[in-house]
Amino acid sequence: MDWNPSNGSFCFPTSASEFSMNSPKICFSSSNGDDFGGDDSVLCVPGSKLVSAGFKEITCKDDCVIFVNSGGGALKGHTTQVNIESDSYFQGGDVLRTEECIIDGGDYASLYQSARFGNFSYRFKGLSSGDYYIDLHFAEIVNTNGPKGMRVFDVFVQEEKVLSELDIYAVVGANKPLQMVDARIHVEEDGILVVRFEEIRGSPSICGICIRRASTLPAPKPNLECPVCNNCSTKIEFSPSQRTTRTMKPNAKYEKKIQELQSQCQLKTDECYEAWMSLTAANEQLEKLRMELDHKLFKSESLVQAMDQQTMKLKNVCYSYECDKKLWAKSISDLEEKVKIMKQEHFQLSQDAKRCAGSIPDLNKMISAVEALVVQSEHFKLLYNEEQAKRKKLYNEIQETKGNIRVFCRCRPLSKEEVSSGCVTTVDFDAAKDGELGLLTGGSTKKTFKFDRVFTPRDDQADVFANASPLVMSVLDGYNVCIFAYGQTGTGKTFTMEGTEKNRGVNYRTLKELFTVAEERRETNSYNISVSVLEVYNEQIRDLLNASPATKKLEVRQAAEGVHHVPGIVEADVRDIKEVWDVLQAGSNSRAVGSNNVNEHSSRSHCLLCINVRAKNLMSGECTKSKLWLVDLAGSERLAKTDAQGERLKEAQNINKSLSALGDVISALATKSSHIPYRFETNLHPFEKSNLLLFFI
Ligand SMILES: Nc1ncnc2c1ncn2[C@@H]1O[C@H](COP(=O)(O)OP(=O)(O)OP(=O)(O)O)[C@@H](O)[C@H]1O
Repeated sequence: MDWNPSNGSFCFPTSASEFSMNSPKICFSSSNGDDFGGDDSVLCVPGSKLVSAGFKEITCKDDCVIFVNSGGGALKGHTTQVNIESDSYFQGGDVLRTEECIIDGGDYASLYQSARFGNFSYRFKGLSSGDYYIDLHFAEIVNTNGPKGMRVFDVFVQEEKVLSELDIYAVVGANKPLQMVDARIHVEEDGILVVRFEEIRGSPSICGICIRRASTLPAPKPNLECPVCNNCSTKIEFSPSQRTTRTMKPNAKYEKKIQELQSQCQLKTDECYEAWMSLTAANEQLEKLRMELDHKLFKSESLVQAMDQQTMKLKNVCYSYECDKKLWAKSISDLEEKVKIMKQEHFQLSQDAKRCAGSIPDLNKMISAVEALVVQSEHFKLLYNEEQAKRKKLYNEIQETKGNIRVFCRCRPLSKEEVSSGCVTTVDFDAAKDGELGLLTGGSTKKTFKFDRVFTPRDDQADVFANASPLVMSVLDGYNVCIFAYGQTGTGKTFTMEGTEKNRGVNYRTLKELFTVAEERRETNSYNISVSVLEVYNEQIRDLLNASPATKKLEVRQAAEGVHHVPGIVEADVRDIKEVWDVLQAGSNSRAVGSNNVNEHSSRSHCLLCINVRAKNLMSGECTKSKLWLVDLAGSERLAKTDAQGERLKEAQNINKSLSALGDVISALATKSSHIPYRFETNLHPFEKSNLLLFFI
């Protein structure tokens, strides 16, 4: 290691190998001459140096050509010898500034508080051709907390590398100046000098560039006469005075002295080398230790982080544990409460069980008694069914005894019109109670008629129905029943069968009675009741419950002897009397009505209400099917009396024809003829094998 008194710098080999290599000298220096341990391998130009101190005017006198403050403004020196220009000549890059104090910043500390960084270069023009020195000023003002290697770059001057892999922070740390001085370069005839920065890692940065004119003397050549270090072949420099002394012809005395000095120097050099080697080894050891320490630090930081995470997790677990604990505590207390209640219930149940166990003998007795009762009830049920069947049989026998065909006569009161026109009644009701009706003919002669019952004008609808209702029971027992209203026009057939809303007739009352009895027998029987309403008009059958007129002609079909049905007819299921009334109204409204000179609203058709009853005895399982026909016949007017013509005449003829056929059937039934002419040419034959009740009106 040599001391250079002209610029106060130390020159020494950067590695052990350089002690033996004949390589260019690479120098470090500090402004105060102190040695510092930076990495010198970055210097590429012989004679250039790294200086870990700020710029001092004394080092740059009248030879300065251009000095730019990169990223900053112009700076005035103390002695005004140096004029530092504001940032110019650059191409690209950005500006960096800091307010941080630059330690050991020299005469222009603010020079190092600004920098140009990024992708940039400097292009100086108009320089006269020749040799120059270039000084580059650096400071790490961004990467203040390390680590090394964040900003590494090369610097080229005239495309010749002057700095290789420079890491400012690695050399001097943050906010400290670093100079590369005395790089000798050449400017061609074009007068252009280019300084280029090339990134390796991070962005290059520069604080200032100083171009100084080099002396016209050629660059110092290696002095072949310089003594060479025996160990590393490094040439040893001498000061001019020393050189003068060296050139003098030494006399013998001095030669001896010189030899002694040289041997001492050699000894010192050897010592120096050994010291350097041990220093290098110590440095390597230190570096290893530092790396280990870094590694340990990194590990400890990782451990701290892991510990923090574990602590966090533990906290969460603790929190959820606390929540769960509360929840469980509540659940446990609830359960305890429930267990307490259950224990009480259990105790209660045990008590009950004990009592029950005590009453088991009584219970067994009761079970035996119940079983006996069940057997008895089965027996009674059997007896009841037998009795029921007998009762039904007897009841219907009574009805038959009364006559399978019963004829009642009802006389209506004279209407207001009849009274006002002077009409008087010619009927004698004296023997009405005995079923006899007397007709006064020719004033004195009295003709008597015998009926099953005669209803006088004073008898109301309820009286009439009272005689029909027993037959209703027969329908529910599975017998067919047929009730006709027969008589001349205007005599009260429709009134008797349909009645009015306030004074309802046989139809409505019969159905009401049916539902009442069915409800009374609910425990033992189930009934399904449906209703059809037909009209026979001019020998045509019309279904009065079918809103849309039938496309096919409806006809009476004989299913068996005395059993008839009309295929395709609507059978409306009715569940209560309200539904029945709606059905009856619908049928009544659809009926063909005309007027003749006897009755203003004369029914011009036979109206047949058929009630189908399907019964099931719930105890015996016996099922029956029966029908109740309620028929309001068309008026049997005498053609001459009604003065009918045209359509009316045809209607009347049809009505009379069918009534006459009906008369034949009734007559055959009454005389118990072997042949009953059910199949006749008219469509009026609803009374199958049934009890028959006629109202002659
Ligand atoms: N018992 C009665 N009490 C009071 N008014 C009655 C009675 N019977 C019938 N009438 C009345 O006599 C008139 C004719 O009765 P209804 O229309 O029932 O006769 P009809 O025999 O059905 O006639 P048609 O054969 O022409 O249809 C009606 O106004 C009716 O209210």
